[in-house]
Amino acid sequence: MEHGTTLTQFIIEEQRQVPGATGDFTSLLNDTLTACKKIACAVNRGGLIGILGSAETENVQGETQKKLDVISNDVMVDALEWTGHLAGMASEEMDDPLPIPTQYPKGKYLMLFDPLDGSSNIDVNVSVGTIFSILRAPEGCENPAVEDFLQPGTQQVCAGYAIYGPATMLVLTTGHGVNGFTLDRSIGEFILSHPDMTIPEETGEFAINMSNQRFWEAPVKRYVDECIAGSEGPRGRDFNMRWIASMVAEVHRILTRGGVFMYPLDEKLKARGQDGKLRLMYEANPMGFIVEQAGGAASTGRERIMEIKPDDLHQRVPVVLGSKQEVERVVEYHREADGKQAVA
Ligand SMILES: O=P(O)(O)OC[C@H]1O[C@](O)(COP(=O)(O)O)[C@@H](O)[C@@H]1O
Ligand SMILES: [Mg+2]
Ligand SMILES: [Mg+2]
Repeated sequence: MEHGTTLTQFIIEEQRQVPGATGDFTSLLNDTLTACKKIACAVNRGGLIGILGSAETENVQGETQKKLDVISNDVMVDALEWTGHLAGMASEEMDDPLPIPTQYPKGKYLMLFDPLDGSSNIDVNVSVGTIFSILRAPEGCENPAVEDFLQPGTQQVCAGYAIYGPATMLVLTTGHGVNGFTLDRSIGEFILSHPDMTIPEETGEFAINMSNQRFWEAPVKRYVDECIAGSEGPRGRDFNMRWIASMVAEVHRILTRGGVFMYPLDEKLKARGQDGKLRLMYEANPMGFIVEQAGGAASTGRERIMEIKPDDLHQRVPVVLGSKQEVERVVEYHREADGKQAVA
């Protein structure tokens, strides 16, 4: 695709390769782009129009919502519910799946999204984003039940994220590699700026919230200790560390220059009865699909994220993703530790 291609042109061209494509998917994606442009605008002007700060309400995860969490969720719902391409949608900010109102036509896709990722950064003007995952609805399904959404990540038709940073970008995959588009505000279009994004297999950069170190399991402790030991340790080379606290921004950095991102299960999360921090259906699965399509890997440390059979809309999982060699090393350390535990 030559320089200057808009995202819409890109998708239309891609859909031409799909036998029997009807244009529904292209149109659904266009509606999603419109929503992301609106959210980019709100995020960009947040401080000017009094929409920073907390909404004083809680979501199903028990987290206090930011005003922009709620606003972004409303923007996604308003942009998608009437278009006739969805049978239903689900969000981090909604307890249950949202059926399409009866007055609107139903479509053949299901959309899951994290309307605003990195919420803890919104008030401090650090990059945040929107993450989405598109699945097929069961044939003829008018009012999808939760079970209809609980499909493994391998069933995703498309996954993408918008990042609202110094530039607003949209990165997505439909299973044919990963491409990045930058919003040209002068014409209001996403333009192809990062074709065929690929994650280097090797890297010298890791990202993890170090403040949780004392709660980590042994394999994660071992991996991070070795990175920090650098050239004086078993890795024999130095590693750099980053932590932005916005998954979208971490993944975007890794797609751009490599690295490994970890949000492992730890004793603190276990004590809260949680299986991880990040959510499978609208964080780990879409990011897993994108990272794998860019030549990287995405694991819980013990299994491939995209093969997990989901059992809850808001289930949490441990996440280790990025440069293949590093993810495989972390998985190997889990295998060894679990093996030793099994023998002990
Ligand atoms: O606050 P912590 O422990 O650094 O966690 C940061 C992580 O939490 C998240 O903010 C969770 O996502 P939401 O902001 O959508 O709830 C991730 O984007 C990020 O990677
Ligand atoms: Mg999130
Ligand atoms: Mg969120």
